[in-house]
Amino acid sequence: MRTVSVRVPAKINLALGVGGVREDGFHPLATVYQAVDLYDEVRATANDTGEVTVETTSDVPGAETEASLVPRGRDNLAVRAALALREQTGVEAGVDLVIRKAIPVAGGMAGGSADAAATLVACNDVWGLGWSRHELEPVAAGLGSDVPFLLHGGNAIGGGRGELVSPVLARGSYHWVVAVSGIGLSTASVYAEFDRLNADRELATPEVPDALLAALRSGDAVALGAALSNDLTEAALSLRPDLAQTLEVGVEAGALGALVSGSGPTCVFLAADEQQSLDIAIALAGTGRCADVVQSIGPVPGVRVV
Ligand SMILES: C[C@@](CO)(OP(=O)(O)O)[C@H](O)COP(=O)(O)OP(=O)(O)OC[C@H]1O[C@@H](n2ccc(N)nc2=O)[C@H](O)[C@@H]1O
Ligand SMILES: Nc1ncnc2c1ncn2[C@@H]1O[C@H](COP(=O)(O)OP(=O)(O)O)[C@@H](O)[C@H]1O
Repeated sequence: MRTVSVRVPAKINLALGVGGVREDGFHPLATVYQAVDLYDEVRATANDTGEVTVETTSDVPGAETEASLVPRGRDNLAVRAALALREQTGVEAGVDLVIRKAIPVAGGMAGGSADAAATLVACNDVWGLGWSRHELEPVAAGLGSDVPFLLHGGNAIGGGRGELVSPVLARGSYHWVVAVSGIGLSTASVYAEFDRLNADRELATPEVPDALLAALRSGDAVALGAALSNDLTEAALSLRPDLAQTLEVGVEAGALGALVSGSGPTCVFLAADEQQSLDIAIALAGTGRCADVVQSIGPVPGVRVV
């Protein structure tokens, strides 16, 4: 039976504009995604029992707890991805999945979505389907708003509820420091808090900031740092007030910009170079508030067979 290993990056949202809740319960987004070099790996082996199984491991130091937080069975987004693809194609084979977790769980870096994207590519291979990434996109969108972006990676604009991705013209490579929190935040609860906080406000249709796109086009890290934005910040800080101090420590250590990553609670900091990235990482680790502090580079490509 054929086996394949697939590597998939985490994402951050350089800008996350959020509009008023739609009738289907989702929020219209204008976001700019960047894939960063923090990877989960999914190994898939086809089987002829028709079963879809999953096991989660981690040999990344400190990430063992991450692996234990990932659901087994049908609640796992990777299992859902395999089942959705099988339903679309009528394949009778099953698949045994082993996920090696390094992306923080429930951290706002789309780890579950990443595993779903990786599983689509892996199953496409081991089941010999021959689908293009483009053909996998609708299945990806059905699994979660962030999943289509992770098929492609790089820098991209996300519209709709985040699932409509188009590439962005960009230069440069950026140094990020990722401050991981020990306790996750549920995406749905952060959006619900956003609704509560904005109940009396008229929300404009979200737009991607021109200054951010200009900064990416010219590869200007200082301008990018100044243009980073996230409309979910207030809601994430309302649920997790301690994150304000984490953000402050990174800024005081010289970060060009600081962000709650997506719905949080992971916080990310843009550094001018490798040395500054290390200085910021040391300052954050020194607070004793972070479960882990990781240096990371973006953009990187999306799902890749290794
Ligand atoms: C906030 C973001 C920013 O990129 O990422 P994370 O921080 O979760 O990684 C995304 O919008 C998360 O996308 P994803 O995690 O794929 O969400 P989904 O599975 O599609 O939806 C989970 C829940 O989030 C809410 N949701 C999601 C997307 C959206 N545009 N509006 C929403 O209101 C809904 O309550 C939905 O039930
Ligand atoms: N393969 C998976 N990896 C991580 N989390 C998963 C996975 N499948 C399902 N989940 C569930 O999805 C929730 C959100 O996880 P994740 O995608 O890591 O965070 P976020 O949406 O904040 O980026 C987790 O709390 C977990 O219960």
